Parts: sequence; C-alpha cells; structure tokens
Amino acid sequence: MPGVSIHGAALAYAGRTVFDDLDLSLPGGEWTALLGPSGVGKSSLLRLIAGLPAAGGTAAGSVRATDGASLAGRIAYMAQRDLLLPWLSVLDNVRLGARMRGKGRDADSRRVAMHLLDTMGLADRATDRPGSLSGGMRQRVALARTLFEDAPIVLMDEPFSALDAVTRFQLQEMAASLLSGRTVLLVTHDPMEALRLAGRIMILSGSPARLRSAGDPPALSIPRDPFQPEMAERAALLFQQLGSGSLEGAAS
Ligand SMILES: Nc1ncnc2c1ncn2[C@@H]1O[C@H](COP(=O)(O)OP(=O)(O)OP(=O)(O)O)[C@@H](O)[C@H]1O
Repeated sequence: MPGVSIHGAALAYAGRTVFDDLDLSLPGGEWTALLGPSGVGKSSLLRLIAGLPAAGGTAAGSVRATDGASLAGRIAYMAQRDLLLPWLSVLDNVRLGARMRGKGRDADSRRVAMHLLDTMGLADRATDRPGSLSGGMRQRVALARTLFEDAPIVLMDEPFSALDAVTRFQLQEMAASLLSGRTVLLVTHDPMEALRLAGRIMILSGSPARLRSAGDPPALSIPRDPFQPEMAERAALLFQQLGSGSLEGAAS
C-alpha cells in the first residue's frame, strides 16, 4: 500500500499564514490521526493533500505517493460537510463517484452500495432523499460513499463527529476493519478516537501552525479497547499535550 509524503506545505489567507513549510509523511497501510485546536488548519491540510483548491487562499507544497505513481484516482476524501446531493437518492449518493466516472449503475455496484448502507444501519433509507435524514444519518451516508470508493489512500475529516456515542463506537470499529491496511489520515477532535484507531498521532498547533508527534499510542491491537487502563492514562496525557499546544499561538 503506498504511503504519502507531503513536503513544504504552505497556506495563507489574505496575507495571514495558516502554516508554512510543513512536512508530513503518512506511512503506507497505516492510520495517522491529526489533532489540534479549532481553526489551526487541519481541514486545510487535508484538502491540500487531496489536491483541492484553497478557495480565496494561496497554497503550495508537494504531495507524492511513496511508490512514485500518480495519486490521481487513488485518494478518497470525506469532507467535514457531508456534501450529499439533495436531488439524488441515498443509494445514488453512495455510488456518486462511480456514476461520475460513467459507472456505478450496474448490479454489482448496487450490491456493494447496499451492503455498505446495511452496515451503516441505513438499508431501509436507500431510496430516500438526503433531506429527510438526520445529521448523523447523513454522516453515515458520506462515510459509506467514502468506503465505496475502495481507494488505497483515505482522507477523513471528523467522520464520526455527528454520531451518538454508541453508533460512533460501532462505526469506528467497522471503519477500522474495512480500512485496515489502507493509508488513512483521520482528522479528529477526539483524543480517544485517535488512540483507538491510529498507528501514529500528530498534533497541529500554533500560529503559523507546526506539526509534532504525540508519541506512540499504547501497544494494543486496533481498534484499541478504550476501557483498558493504559488508554485512559494515554488519553489524559494527550489532553495535556493538546492543551499546551493550543496556547502556543496565544503566548507567542
Ligand atoms: N475560505 C477561507 N477564507 C479565509 N480564511 C479561511 C478560509 N478557509 C479557512 N480559513 C482560515 O484558515 C484557518 C484554518 O481553517 P481550517 O478549517 O483548516 O481549520 P481546522 O483546524 O480544520 O478547524 P476546525 O477544527 O474548526 O474544523 C482558519 O483560521 C480559518 O479561518
């Protein structure tokens, strides 16, 4: 599975530098979690890696796959907003990427999309329009759409944030299993979520923002059991690390 190497990432809006000269490597086949205070630039970094434009801003940097091949068509990106198309059914939203590539209407893709919706507990809403769904349901459809892409590299921006605690727990497990062995970058505000799912945890903080490692997560199998004592200890430390980071910009 290819990793991703980001070099010299920079972003500014109206002369204000959000980050510059950032380097980050996403090891192939592993989950990397990205934590940091609100507004520090996590979504922007994810968008830059996805090759999306910084509307109204100036972005730079190189993003390459470690196998040397093009990244085109190998990245699935789940944005913070679900971006569901209101005029399409839930089922057609899940297979939207394939439809846009001129596929996705065959029985096979219908079966895969229906299976994902079933896993998300939404099989009975397949023919509904997104407007009739709750925020958490919409987020599950967006997650199903991301998984449907079956891409080796997956970028997810707070994919579980709108879910109730029990559904979040279940979908974290499901995503860990379905995306095991993929190269994943997960933006989250939840330290325990990062600790459950990621092989590496990075913190983005300060202004301009800098990246630093939060250290190794506990040596437990993924998805890690949050009820293990070492997870609670590590989460407490991560809270401290995040707290100190969030004041860096204000102090400087
Ligand atoms: N289109 C834009 N025009 C001007 N500034 C922007 C624009 N988009 C983002 N920004 C600014 O860039 C900075 C980084 O935003 P970004 O959304 O990447 O942060 P974030 O860390 O993902 O925040 P959150 O955790 O709240 O989602 C913020 O200060 C934000 O105000």
